[in-house]
Amino acid sequence: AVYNSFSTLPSKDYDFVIVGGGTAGNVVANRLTEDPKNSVLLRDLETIESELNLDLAFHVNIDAFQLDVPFFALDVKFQYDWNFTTTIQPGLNNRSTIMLRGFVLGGSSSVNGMFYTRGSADDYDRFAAVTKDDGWSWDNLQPYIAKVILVPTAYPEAFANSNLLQNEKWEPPADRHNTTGQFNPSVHSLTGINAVSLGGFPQSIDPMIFEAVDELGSIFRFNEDYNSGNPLGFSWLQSTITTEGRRSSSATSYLAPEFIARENLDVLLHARVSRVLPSVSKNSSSGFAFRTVEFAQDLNGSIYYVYLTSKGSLLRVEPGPLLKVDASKEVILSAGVVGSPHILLNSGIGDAGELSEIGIKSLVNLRSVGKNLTDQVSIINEFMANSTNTIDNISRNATLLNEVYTEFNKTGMGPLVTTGGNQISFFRVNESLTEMFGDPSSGKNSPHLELVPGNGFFGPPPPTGHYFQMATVVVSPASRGSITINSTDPFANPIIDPGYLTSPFDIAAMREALQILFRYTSARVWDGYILSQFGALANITADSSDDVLDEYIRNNAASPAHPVGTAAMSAKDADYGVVDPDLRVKGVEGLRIIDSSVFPFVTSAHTQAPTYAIAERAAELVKFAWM
Ligand SMILES: Cc1cc2nc3c(=O)[nH]c(=O)nc-3n(C[C@H](O)[C@H](O)[C@H](O)COP(=O)(O)OP(=O)(O)OC[C@H]3O[C@@H](n4cnc5c(N)ncnc54)[C@H](O)[C@@H]3O)c2cc1C
Repeated sequence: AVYNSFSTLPSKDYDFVIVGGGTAGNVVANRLTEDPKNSVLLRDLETIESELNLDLAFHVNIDAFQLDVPFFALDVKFQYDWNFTTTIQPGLNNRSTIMLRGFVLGGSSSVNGMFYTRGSADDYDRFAAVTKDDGWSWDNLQPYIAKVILVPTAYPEAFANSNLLQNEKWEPPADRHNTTGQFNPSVHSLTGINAVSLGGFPQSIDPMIFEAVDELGSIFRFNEDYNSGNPLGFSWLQSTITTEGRRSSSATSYLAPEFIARENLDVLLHARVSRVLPSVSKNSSSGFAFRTVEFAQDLNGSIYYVYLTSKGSLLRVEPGPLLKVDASKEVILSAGVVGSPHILLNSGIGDAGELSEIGIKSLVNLRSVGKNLTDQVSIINEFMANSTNTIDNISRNATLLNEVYTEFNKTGMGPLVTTGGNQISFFRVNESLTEMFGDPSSGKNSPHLELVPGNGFFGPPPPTGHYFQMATVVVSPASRGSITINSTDPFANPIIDPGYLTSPFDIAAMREALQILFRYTSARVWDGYILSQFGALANITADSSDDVLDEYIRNNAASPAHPVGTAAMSAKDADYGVVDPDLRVKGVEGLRIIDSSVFPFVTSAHTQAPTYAIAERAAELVKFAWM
């Protein structure tokens, strides 16, 4: 059941307390409560009601438009981390370098762009290599990847030879078009939790995208299914969108009504966790277990008591009491790439020197907490297009938007079931670059770069004109940032230094992405369609000097919101890392982390599918530990 306040929560003993009902947390809550013996308390920051408004796929664009924010921002509360835009990264001028996160049930899966990309087989094999745990390899993770998505009963014969456990939920696209040749059924599966489908509304540019690929050849090649472990080339995009054209988040799927109704699952909303509290342990090297969660029943932090003198002037302000809840077996932190390390640092788990400098008593000296923050970096490149059939029509015309919205509500179809583009593509940089800087990718079949076309302007379009856009993304970056704190107040904002473009490889790789963009848009099929480069893109060409390209890059670089790695897993005997390969916090008892913070490297793709897969395996590890 769902509770809005701790005071209404029934008094019972919980085996597990999960902090964060986001992408990973909901997977774990679902899987642990499959066993009626386990009782689980899942806590999160926001209301389930706001989640219910978020099931429209196209929502992302509409709300970005209405709210005038640089990235997908919906009618949920994001925490904007302004700190780092002012204190860090002075070389970057773009407001959208803000690192967005979804503070809502479903977490970032409730607010993300819904791209479903697993990354490459090499990505997971590198996880396995650095953790010395083959369980994280691509082959061994297949059952867990498959558990995430569902495949439609509409194509049973196509899936007859699927070599995966049938736990995925692949669904037909909203328009039920014939998808033969647009994906490889043998790498998907039929029965699972989270819906994934191909684009359910055709875009006028669809045929041109692949005509250009055929014409250009070489690195521009068709890849039937980028989720096969080998993502290089141009493919049809798969998204976490249902046949009804609705967002499939971890809240709508893993916490669907039949799961949230389980008697052994309690969900507490509006609970902001400040710390995990220690008790003595004889079984851990630090001498501590952390099975108590401290929290405030308020998104904004602790309740404050204001004391006034009899004359009404302010005497003092004191924080009110914080609440506590215990887990008899484990506390699982799933508060995401910022939240999980923030809670650890508040709790005295982190670099002992850095914590003592700000007056926090160090209980467990784990110097990697908050380090290794790895985000990708992206630029949206805009062109003017000779078309009247782009998404700009709906983005700027309220009457038309209402019409298609009505159509969507009636039929679950129409332009609102997609995010404005139906393809995705991945590339490696030229070898001269990896020879010069080293290769940050996970292997020869893994991309460094992603290019994503879109049939219209990204965000609010200019008042006139039609647009074609293509995002360029460095998906295997070498730059690293960090999450630190500078206050003993657990509700103070953490300091986020994403470190964008601090490695020379990343700038050079983005230059190369722009060169690939220029090559791609030079295909004959775009003659007469692409009219001109638009906005800042108009200032650069394929022949621009590195300095000119770098200025464009630094002025337009943005976060694609794929940060990972701040509580990274490492081998049991490694002297770095935050969690062991079973995702237990090193040196302590009773505390695990299950979310995107445990990735040791960013996967060479968008990060929700890998987060789901990791959470599925992690849930099994927890179950196994307490069998
Ligand atoms: C705007 C945006 C667009 C994106 N687009 C895509 C995309 O198209 N495709 C893709 O694959 N990936 C995308 N991503 C990334 C992907 O969604 C994330 O990598 C993934 O969802 C992270 O999952 P998580 O479980 O680690 O964290 P989250 O899903 O963010 O969950 C963390 C949860 O913890 C809660 N929480 C945090 N702190 C506390 C606290 N102190 N107390 C209690 N609760 C707390 C939050 O409310 C949240 O529910 C996008 C992300 C964003 C933000």
